[in-house]
Amino acid sequence: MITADHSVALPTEWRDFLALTKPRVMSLVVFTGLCGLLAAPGHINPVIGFAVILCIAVGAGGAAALNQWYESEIDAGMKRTAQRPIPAGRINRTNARDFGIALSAGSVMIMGLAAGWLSAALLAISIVYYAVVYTIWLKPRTPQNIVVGGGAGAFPPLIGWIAVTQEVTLMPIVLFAIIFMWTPPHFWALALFVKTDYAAVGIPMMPVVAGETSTRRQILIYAILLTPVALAPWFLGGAGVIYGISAIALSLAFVGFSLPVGLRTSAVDDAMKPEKRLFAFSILYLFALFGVLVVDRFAANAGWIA
Ligand code: HEM
Ligand SMILES: CC(C)=CCC/C(C)=C/CC/C(C)=C/COP(=O)(O)OP(=O)(O)O
Repeated sequence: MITADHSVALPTEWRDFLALTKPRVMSLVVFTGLCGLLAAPGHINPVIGFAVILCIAVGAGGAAALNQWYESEIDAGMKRTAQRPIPAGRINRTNARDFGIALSAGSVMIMGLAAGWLSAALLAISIVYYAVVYTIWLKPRTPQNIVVGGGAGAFPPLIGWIAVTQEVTLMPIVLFAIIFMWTPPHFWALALFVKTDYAAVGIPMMPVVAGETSTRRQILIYAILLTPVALAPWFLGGAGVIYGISAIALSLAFVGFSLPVGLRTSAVDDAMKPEKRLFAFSILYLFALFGVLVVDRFAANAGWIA
């Protein structure tokens, strides 16, 4: 459909199915997968490379749909999520479940045929990790849910890298570890300002269970620990000086944004500005860190740097 302002609008139902895939969150998931693929040593046919990234996007979207199928009642009870397609009554649960299964199964099959069954197995593991291990098992049970469950979101660069190299080496594991260490400050910054939402529906997120002060300290600890992990590609020789200097600057800024959050016992103001700033910066941080890894590799391949 062409609208009055000449933009192309999707039919409402399509838009709701698209919303089930959590496209904004998954944009960063897909970006890190793409960076893993582009930074890996070796060559991949561009058509196969495109299929790999599409499969990561579709698989992550399928897992997100399954997450919302399972959590529709919880989502209905939280202000932030009440308008999602299922709780708002725009998509019925069975359709959402079937959509999630179709995307998940389809993406794993196509990944296997296009890029090999090692990448497909890793994609399948990450989908099950998010939709089952995190959503069904960990999230309603333990405040460590996102520490352990965050592993699901750490797979995409590993998948992208291994689609090129077909083997598990140290560098893709380091990329996994970066996202693993990044997830707690990313999510707990947000959890601090939506704490009442999670408490209302009985989800044991860290600020609800351990309290604000403990969560703040843990945010700071993870942000500090993330720094050497983010620098590891440089120390290990998997990335050069462009990456190294950028990683130092970005990680110092990340710790800088974490300090006003982590050193307090309660919010500095009702608007939770430092927490919101840290959450926003966490997203910029990961985009920039993975982006610069690719720039660094391209510069090295082009012979601009050693
Ligand atoms: C268990 C781990 C994680 C949890 C619990 C979590 C949770 C959240 C939540 C609740 C939001 C708010 C947006 C919304 O309502 O959907 C959000 C935003 C976001 N997350 Fe995460 N996240 C996790 C891991 C990740 C990972 C691994 C990535 C990417 C690599 C990521 C990327 C993003 C992005 C880009 C946004 C901003 C979306 C927007 O602008 O609306 N998250 N996250
Ligand atoms: C390839 C693949 C399968 C990647 C999965 C990537 C992944 C695990 C991303 C996690 C990001 C995410 C949407 C968390 C939301 O948590 P939530 O669902 O608890 O948030 P909510 O409170 O908004 O429902």
